[in-house]
Amino acid sequence: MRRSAAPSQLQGKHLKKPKFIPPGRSNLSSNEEITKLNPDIELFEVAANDTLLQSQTNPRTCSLNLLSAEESGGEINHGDNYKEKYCFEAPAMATLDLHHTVHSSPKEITVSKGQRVEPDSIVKYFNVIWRKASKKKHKKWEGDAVLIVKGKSFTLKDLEGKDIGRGTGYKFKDLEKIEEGQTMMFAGKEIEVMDIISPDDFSSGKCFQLGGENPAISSSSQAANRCFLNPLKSVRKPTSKENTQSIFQNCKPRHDPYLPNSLVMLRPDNNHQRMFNKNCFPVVDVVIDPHLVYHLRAHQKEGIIFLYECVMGMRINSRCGAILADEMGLGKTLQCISLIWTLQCQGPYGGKPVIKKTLIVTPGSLVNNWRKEFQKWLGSERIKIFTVDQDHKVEEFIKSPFYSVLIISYEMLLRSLDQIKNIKFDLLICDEGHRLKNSTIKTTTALISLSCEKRIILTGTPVQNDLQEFFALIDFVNPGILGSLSSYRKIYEEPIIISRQPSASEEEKELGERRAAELTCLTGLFFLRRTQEVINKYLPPKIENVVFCRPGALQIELYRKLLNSQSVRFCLEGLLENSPHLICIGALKKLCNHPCLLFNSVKEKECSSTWDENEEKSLYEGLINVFPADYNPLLFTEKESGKLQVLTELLAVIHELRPTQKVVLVSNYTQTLNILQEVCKRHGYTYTRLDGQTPISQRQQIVDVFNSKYSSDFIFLLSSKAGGVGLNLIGGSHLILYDIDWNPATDIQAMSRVWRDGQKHPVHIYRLLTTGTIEEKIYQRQISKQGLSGAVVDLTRTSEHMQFSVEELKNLFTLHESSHCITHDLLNCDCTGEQDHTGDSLEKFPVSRNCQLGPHHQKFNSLKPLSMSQLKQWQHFSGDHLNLTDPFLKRIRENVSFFFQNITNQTTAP
Ligand SMILES: Nc1ncnc2c1ncn2[C@@H]1O[C@H](COP(=O)(O)OP(=O)(O)OP(=O)(O)O)[C@@H](O)[C@H]1O
Ligand SMILES: [Mg+2]
Repeated sequence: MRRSAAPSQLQGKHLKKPKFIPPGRSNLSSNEEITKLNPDIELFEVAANDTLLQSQTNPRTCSLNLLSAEESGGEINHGDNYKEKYCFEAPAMATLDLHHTVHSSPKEITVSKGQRVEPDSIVKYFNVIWRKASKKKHKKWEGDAVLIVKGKSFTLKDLEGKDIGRGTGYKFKDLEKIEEGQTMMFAGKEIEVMDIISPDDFSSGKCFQLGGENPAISSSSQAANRCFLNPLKSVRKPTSKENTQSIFQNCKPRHDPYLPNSLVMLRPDNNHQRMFNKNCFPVVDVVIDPHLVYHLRAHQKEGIIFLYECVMGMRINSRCGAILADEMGLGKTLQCISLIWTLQCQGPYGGKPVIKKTLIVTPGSLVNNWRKEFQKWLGSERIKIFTVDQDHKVEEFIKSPFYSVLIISYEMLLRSLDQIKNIKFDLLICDEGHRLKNSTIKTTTALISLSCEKRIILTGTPVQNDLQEFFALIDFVNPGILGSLSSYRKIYEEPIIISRQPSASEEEKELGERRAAELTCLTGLFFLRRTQEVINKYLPPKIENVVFCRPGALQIELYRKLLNSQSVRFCLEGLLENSPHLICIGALKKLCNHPCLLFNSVKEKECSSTWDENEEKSLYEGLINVFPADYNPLLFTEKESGKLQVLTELLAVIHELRPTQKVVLVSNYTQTLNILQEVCKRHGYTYTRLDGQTPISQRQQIVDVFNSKYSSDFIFLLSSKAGGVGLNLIGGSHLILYDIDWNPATDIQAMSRVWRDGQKHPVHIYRLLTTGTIEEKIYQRQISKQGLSGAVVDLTRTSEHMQFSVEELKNLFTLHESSHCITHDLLNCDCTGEQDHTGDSLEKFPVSRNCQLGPHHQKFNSLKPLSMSQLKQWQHFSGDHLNLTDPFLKRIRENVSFFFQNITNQTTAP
């Protein structure tokens, strides 16, 4: 019988087509590495071959035949169903067929029939090879597989984790005896046992990766085929003209590694040198420019070391990708600039630079921010930056030899892809790279098509919450490292998700946790996330306030009217076709911002030809009569909206008490920003504005002017969704969130614009909510468990994707007129709001964000949405409280029913 074709059976195969190598063992040659990583592997290869030879002569192996449960009437299940996958119940009746044999007369394993129940808890795992049962002379092994034997049942999985055979009702004593080298029939397949898998290797999922083909090669990802091999191949080779003298000179470190405070990169080990220093240049220390080191924070130094080791292929053999997922404001830009500057001037082998050209892709609004940061940290002489815009095309970059860094927006990249593909970039940085979480979108495929192997994703948004999106990012930076998407799903995602379900068995929970831990470990070598805490000590105090504003009389009347409308009634009766609840929610939110917005909507709809008979009309019915007969929305008053009234008082007190300080005023809606702008005009406040309509080319200039100490602008009107991401608005030290978004991430993004490195003043954050209304409910949803479930911390989530039960809608569509603060009522706090109060008796709970990677990724994270229990820790008091010490709150108290306040980095009172 010819033995061939099963991937693991080919002699020396691992040399040609290496098996998957988990990260972290880069210091070994690929062969050494495989052996060291998994001592079983080489044994496995040898044993496999021995076994094969043996099995041709050894009667022990040839006489075995396990009868297919399919043939025997036993239960076979090839299905993919999650639940069934983990079921191993024996069928009540199974057939016994002692005489069924295959041509090579392997021993039959019989299916038990009404026998005593054998222990079901013993589980064993085997590496096997398999082929279809056939009487042909020359049979081909189809592939490697994992055999799981549990009591009287078995499951056969391919190396992508997919079930390829399953049966129950075998004789326990036969299954129990399975050993290495044995051949048998299972589920219409002939299998040969190669070796035993330890329970640990199974539960961690290692057996799938290590037994399989090199996922980097077999990955479905397009980039996998161009899998990176030489992290230093861009190093300029010495030309014949280069004399020994110049090489010698280059061989000195660029900066003195022995100076105190010098930041020196890890020296490549012998294996790295063997692989990448073929010319045997002397190894030279790579030292970060002291000019930069002087400014670097401790976490930034660590981050640079991390990035350096990743892109140099020092952490994982032949892998040069990294994800830097530090929380917002930790200075990811500076870390990358330091890396670029270092690699562009230095390298470990003979001091030769590692890279020549870098491509930075970033959202349009941040292109100029990158330029500014380069300028800020390196000046304009050291490094030549080219930013692409309408007037500066990629061609210019191509023609000029001076530029080494190209900064381009994602949109422009798509437009100029053909030219960009022709440029040889040695390093690719994707800022706000969580947008690459979908591997099928154009931007991702465009970036994958670039041949650059050193890839860095920067993101401040947690990306581990959604395992598929996480895969896409990982696969982008290190193509194929997690295998194909389908095997990843089987090996990691499915067990992890199953284990998180309330109905999960202990076994499922354990497996899920192990796989999650393994995945964390696997990706941890090139994934780095630090939280805000590392930078808190460099920042001024932050005083956060949640301010509950009493609604105005007109608002209450309109609110009641809306809640009594037919549309709302329909929603509460569960008639949710065409999503009328979203229209109702939208109307209530507008009303909370200002009644004139609702007035405009009603008027607009009246004039519109697409006036929807069923929903909006019935929602707005009779509403106009609630407004005064001569109501003119252009002449709106501040008193008509509780929040606007509080805002006006707040602006006045800031202006009065801190005349040199500035305010960032944020709304999610352009129409609301128009109202706020009008308020600025009325009160003579100077302002600037950035929203979706602001041309990208002007955005950085607007930001710069506002941040400048010479600017006279008092207020920065910001549309958070349009331009919040990545902006530095440290010129402002007061930030007011005028309205609330369903997604806490949008609000967190906005709040992070001012409390960041470089901020000189204590930062005051005010979140305005209308008491007793839908705004409080949205806030509660943000901070309650329900709001945090799933990947909520994702800026792309909008209310259209939100699901509401009728019960939830009932709650949303209730106005609590008599409460000072329904959020406080919900906290079960025993205070009356008469005095400063914090729920000190409560234990401090860590924030619980639902992270699919489990506890290993659930570090405390200050930029995570607040939880209910944390809110209870905040100081809180009713608006009637007389002894407020905060001068700002004191002045706005009149229209405020309740406050929550929290101070971070407290040095002195606000
Ligand atoms: N070591 C430092 N000393 C002083 N200022 C710094 C330092 N590092 C960074 N900064 C400043 O901190 C601000 C935030 O940095 P940066 O924009 O790089 O943050 P980020 O991590 O990219 O955040 P985001 O996720 O919001 O984009 C910038 O103004 C930057 O110049
Ligand atoms: Mg950034």
